Amino acid sequence: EEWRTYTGENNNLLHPNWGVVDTPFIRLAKPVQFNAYGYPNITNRPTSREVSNMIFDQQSFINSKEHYSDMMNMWGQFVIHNMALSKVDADRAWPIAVPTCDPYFDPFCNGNLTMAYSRTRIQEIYCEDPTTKTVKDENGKCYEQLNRLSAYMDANVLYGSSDNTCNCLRLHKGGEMKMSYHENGDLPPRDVPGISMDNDARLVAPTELFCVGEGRGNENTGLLTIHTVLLREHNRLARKFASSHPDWDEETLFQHSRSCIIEQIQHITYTEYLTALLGSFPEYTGYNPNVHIQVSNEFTTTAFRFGHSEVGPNIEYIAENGTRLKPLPIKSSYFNPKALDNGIDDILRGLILNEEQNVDIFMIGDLRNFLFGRPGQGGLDLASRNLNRNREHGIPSYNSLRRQIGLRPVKVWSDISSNPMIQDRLKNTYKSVDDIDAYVGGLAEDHIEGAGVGQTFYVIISEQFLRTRTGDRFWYERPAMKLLNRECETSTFSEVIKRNTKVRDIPDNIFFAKPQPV
Ligand code: HEM
Repeated sequence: EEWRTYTGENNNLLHPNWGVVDTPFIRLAKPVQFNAYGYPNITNRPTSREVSNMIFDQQSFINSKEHYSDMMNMWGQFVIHNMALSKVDADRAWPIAVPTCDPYFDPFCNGNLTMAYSRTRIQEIYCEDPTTKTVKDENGKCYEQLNRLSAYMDANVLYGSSDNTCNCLRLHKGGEMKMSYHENGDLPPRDVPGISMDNDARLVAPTELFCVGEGRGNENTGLLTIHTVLLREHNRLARKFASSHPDWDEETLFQHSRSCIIEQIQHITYTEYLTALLGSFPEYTGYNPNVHIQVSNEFTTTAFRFGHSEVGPNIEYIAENGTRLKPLPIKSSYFNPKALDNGIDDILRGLILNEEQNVDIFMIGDLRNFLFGRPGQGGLDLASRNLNRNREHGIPSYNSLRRQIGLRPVKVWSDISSNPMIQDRLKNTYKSVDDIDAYVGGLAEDHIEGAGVGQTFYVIISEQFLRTRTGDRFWYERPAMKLLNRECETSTFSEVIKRNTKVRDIPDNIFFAKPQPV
């Protein structure tokens, strides 16, 4: 049997390097020329933090129009941690200017303050590369940002992106993964030699963090909970295979379980998550090695960050009898393993039964003003980071991007949103519809009927997930994979949760907090 590599190498036998760790993103649209080493020069728009204050400031909570549950945003974050990481270079700073007297970041009107920001790692690429779109800089050179992860949906979140990481996280007994004992069910392991996890909030010592295959695993409680469920499922399968196949060696037990977990993640993402997000998703039509698997820069830098607007103010804990327990503000859940002190069941009920925030231009204060700490103490603003990221990657303006992905450019503010308050915020921030940042324009759009995002993000997100599926030689719906994975017990996310926790009374489709009208 042939198993996937951890780096993505040799998945595509015609193009063995496609989608491999540390290779450049591809582009759907020609970038605005971006200066690789200096500062991007943007003069027709307010600064990132100014746009954040004028556009993203969330004054009141608006629940998801589609009644999505909080699981929707957490699974989205889990999916992107499977596909992309724009690793930054600490020595290439492009600080974000803080407007004088900014209520959170310069309350004493000191002036000239900045928020830390590092630029994404780049690589020089061949300007005529037919698989991407690029522009020459003033020295005639072309660059592209690098994806630190393999672009394949290959559960690197659990198993890591290298043989070495995976070896550290494996138990090397019975095909199982390392976990730590908890009376309410196993949790991911802590303090695993060879594994170093991000700890941006520096709330706890690194030894207290949970160790998983992707550095951002402790980012928030919901995300860690998903990791936990799938790790339990891995070990459940490994034990099942060990008893049904006494002839399988440790490696075979491990690889079969891993292959099933990858299948399970692909299955949940395509049959439940994407159909919820996009209204429907086309059926699988087979493998094509000429489809480039790599994540598009527009997907990871712009469209798929829509998720930052769905995140709500709290991690909700709901007891077995349905009582809502004391919620944890989301800002207190960042890199906080203690939030799992009572296990994951109450958190799962909270994620499933609570409605998330609507996808729109509004971002909760915990993300906009308290990202990983209080302002002035490491506190940052996710909206302005996203905008800076878009600008430094040379993502074209909203209308230019729309034109390049085959959509009609908008002419007037009301072409974007029917909501007068959103139109006003756009008008007050930009001089013309042609100046709008693509990230802002995309979020401002009315949702497509039956979907959770507007037209521009709909196109970019569907395009990506079609390639992610078509360009994967190990896609679970290929006949050979179905044969290999025939003992997997792949099912809905709801079923996976029920068989690995004590959570019972949850809907069949846990991405909706309320039953859907038939
Ligand atoms: C509490 C929840 C979340 C937090 C605190 C968070 C935080 C962050 C941070 C700090 C970044 C890096 C920003 C930068 O410097 O450019 C980021 C990137 C990103 N986030 Fe989130 N995020 C959350 C949830 C989500 C969700 C729900 C989604 C999607 C459904 C999402 C999608 C993304 C994407 C696509 C990127 C870019 C990935 C890359 O290429 O590096 N995030 N997030």
